[in-house]
Amino acid sequence: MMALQGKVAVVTGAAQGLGKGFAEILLQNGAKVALLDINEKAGKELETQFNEAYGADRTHFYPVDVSSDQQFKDAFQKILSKFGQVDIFCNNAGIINEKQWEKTVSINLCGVVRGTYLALEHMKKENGGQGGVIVNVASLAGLGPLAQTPIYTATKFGVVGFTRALALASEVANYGVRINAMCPAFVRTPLIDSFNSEEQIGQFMGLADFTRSLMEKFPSLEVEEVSKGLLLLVKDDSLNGACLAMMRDGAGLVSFPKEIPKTPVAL
Ligand SMILES: NC(=O)c1ccc[n+]([C@@H]2O[C@H](COP(=O)([O-])OP(=O)(O)OC[C@H]3O[C@@H](n4cnc5c(N)ncnc54)[C@H](O)[C@@H]3O)[C@@H](O)[C@H]2O)c1
Ligand SMILES: CCCCC/C=C\C=C\[C@H](O)C/C=C\C/C=C\CCCC(=O)O
Repeated sequence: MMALQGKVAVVTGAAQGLGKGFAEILLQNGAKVALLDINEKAGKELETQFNEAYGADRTHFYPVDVSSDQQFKDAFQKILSKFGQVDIFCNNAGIINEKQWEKTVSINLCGVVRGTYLALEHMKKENGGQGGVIVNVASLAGLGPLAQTPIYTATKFGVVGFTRALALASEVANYGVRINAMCPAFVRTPLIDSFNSEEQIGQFMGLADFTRSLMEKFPSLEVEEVSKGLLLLVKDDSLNGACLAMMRDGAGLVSFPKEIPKTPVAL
């Protein structure tokens, strides 16, 4: 089990919702945490709140839009200057916007790739790094489709595929870095109101009742429950390439078939 005392963590999309919960559970377990978010006001307020609650200089906020390569790189350098190292990197920032779908891809999938590659370059043993762990936040919609959000679904499938492929690369090439994904069902955060928003859902607004029935099948989780899942993926040294599915009736590591299950067809 990885002990978090003295470790340095980075969490993107940390100003509210799941990211805030992830940052807090890492602080409670002894890590220092760099908070990254596009929302400067909420991020700075959270930095003050966390430093009061967990000790001066345990947290620092960095304004970053994860769709910007430059902002991400600059912040990473500043984090290294302040904290000296990065051991844990959680790519959590994400949005739902089916109308501005290229923006959604740039944040939800490209943002995860940007964060992961920055962290990997620093952590990789072949570069003189000390190893570490990366956790990418996907969704249950990264394992099965959410009809109202085809683009969101595509980005989350992308996050799961990227995480699994890179975890395998890490194992084969011995990077010394573990890379895991989280796939929670609906969680009670501000994001959950998206299905009522024409601005975000556009042409798929008419499917809101379908989403509501899915929400009855998968009742909402609380941020605190999902945060325990993050801690598991960070601490358990045996987990690499793991996808943790989380639902109200329980959490579990997803098994992927070694062979593609298929029904034969005549061609
Ligand atoms: N809430 C859910 O039901 C749920 C379920 C499964 C997975 N997720 C995933 O969890 C992650 C967090 O979602 P949440 O529910 O906490 O959402 P949220 O909207 O409550 O919080 C998202 C945070 O990300 C920040 N953010 C948005 N765009 C950004 C950008 N370009 N750069 C940096 N920060 C940015 C926001 O300012 C906000 O603080 C997302 O990846 C989401 O897809 C959420
Ligand atoms: C516009 C609809 C969005 C409303 C909900 C808001 C945010 C939720 C985001 C989550 O990432 C979605 C989580 C779970 C999706 C649930 C089921 C997907 C299907 C899974 C399956 O069939 O196995």
